[in-house]
Amino acid sequence: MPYVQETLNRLQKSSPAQTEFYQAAEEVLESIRPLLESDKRYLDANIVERIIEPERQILFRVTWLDDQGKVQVNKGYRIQFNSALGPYKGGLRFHPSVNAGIIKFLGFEQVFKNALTGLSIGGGKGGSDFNPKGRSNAEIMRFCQAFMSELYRHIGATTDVPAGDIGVGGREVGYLYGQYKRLTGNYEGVLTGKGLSWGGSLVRTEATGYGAVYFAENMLNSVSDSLDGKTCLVSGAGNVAIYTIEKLYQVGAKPVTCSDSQGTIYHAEGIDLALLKDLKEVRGVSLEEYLKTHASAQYIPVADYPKDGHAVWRFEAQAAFPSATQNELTEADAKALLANGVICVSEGANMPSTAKAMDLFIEAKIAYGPGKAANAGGVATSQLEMAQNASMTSWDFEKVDRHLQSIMCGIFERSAETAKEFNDPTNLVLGSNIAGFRKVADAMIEQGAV
Ligand SMILES: NC(=O)C1=CN([C@@H]2O[C@H](COP(=O)(O)OP(=O)(O)OC[C@H]3O[C@@H](n4cnc5c(N)ncnc54)[C@H](O)[C@@H]3O)[C@@H](O)[C@H]2O)C=CC1
Ligand SMILES: O=C(O)CCC(=O)C(=O)O
Repeated sequence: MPYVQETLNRLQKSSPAQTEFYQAAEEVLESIRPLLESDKRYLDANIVERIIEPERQILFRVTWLDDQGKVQVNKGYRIQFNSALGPYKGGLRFHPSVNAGIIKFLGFEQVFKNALTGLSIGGGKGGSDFNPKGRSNAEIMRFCQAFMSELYRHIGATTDVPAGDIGVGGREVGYLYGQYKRLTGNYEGVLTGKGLSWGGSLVRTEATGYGAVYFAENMLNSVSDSLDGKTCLVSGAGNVAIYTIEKLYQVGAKPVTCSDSQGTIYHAEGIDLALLKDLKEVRGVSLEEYLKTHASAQYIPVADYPKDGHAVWRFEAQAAFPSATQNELTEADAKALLANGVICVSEGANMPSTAKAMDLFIEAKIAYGPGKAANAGGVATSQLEMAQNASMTSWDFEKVDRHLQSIMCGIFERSAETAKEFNDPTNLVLGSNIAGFRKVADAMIEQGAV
């Protein structure tokens, strides 16, 4: 269909140098070909051209004072991508690699992910090129306050509800919320991932990692298998990785790796979760410190990674959980995983596999859960937080966890049924992209040319 290529060409002209966004857009556009061919309403209403264009992109300057009293400047972003299904919803990322293309790809993914949850949430994303590494607590607070001093005018409990992502956890959400409240006087559910005593929901911290494991269990159960007794590779050492590892132990699996931006740990006996939490959630130090407690573990610094990929994917295992960042799993990594016995990949991170790695997983017909399906547990639990805020109640852990499990099961079933409908039953990339697209597109058609 020339339409897909023409759309991509136009995109590259109108939004230059946004590599990750082209990658995400191409994947979705290729997947929805069979839908566009079978149902002409989407082309007639020009949905493809509308859905790849954000409704609004906000770019702002963030000026703040460091501990030496020096004025620092960063870029701030919020992309309000699509509100056909509900208020814009999606996290904020603080990382030096952030640019307009990264935020746009994340916002684009978020639109389909949020649709897949079956909940009434639109898609958005934001962040900054601010690097929190090495910054004091006071600097983090001043940065968050400066960031919110601009962002507050664009968000609200029923318009746009940000949350965390890389570099933004409970502490940052607290500082952002405090500043929003100071500026507006409103005590409302304008952010999710809040502290439990001021509107947060139980399970939100664990939700993305737990959800990625629930999604893997759904995929494996559908072929009469499970994670019980399986050796698993996990990348990352942040929020998603830690709670993926926690849930893997709870379902009887053995996670043997984790990684940060400086290196990878391999521990054949299983990752010491209490130690990992202490290193990363409490002390914020390098993973290399893991060796001080477990001399038998292996630490591979980035300098020793294979030239064509990542050390974390080069060990024997049956399941893999990419949980750090985009494009962290290359074609060569995918080949190594398949050769080493991996039959299940569940993506906790957003777009962690390159396009060629994805193709290999699809061709191999393994249980492959793409990020927009497998990591939707985080945003889904954010919506549960919004529901609790709106009704001024709070649910216990079991109730939120039950909802999360049922939402992940629903996402799996929706993606698998759609894949079957389009005659490619094991292809959850196709299934999730079409199911997400169709839900948003139908709402857009019903709402007219807006
Ligand atoms: N936190 C959430 O609820 C959700 C997060 N995600 C995705 O999960 C992934 C991880 O996010 P979080 O765990 O929340 O962040 P985090 O900030 O808690 O941890 C990020 C981890 O990834 C590693 N990392 C980040 N950039 C890296 C790079 N360029 N190279 C190597 N390692 C790198 C960090 O060292 C850290 O271990 C991201 O792709 C994020 O978009 C997806 C859905 C929801
Ligand atoms: O909880 C949220 O609203 C955002 C989660 C997120 O950023 C993501 O799903 O990538």
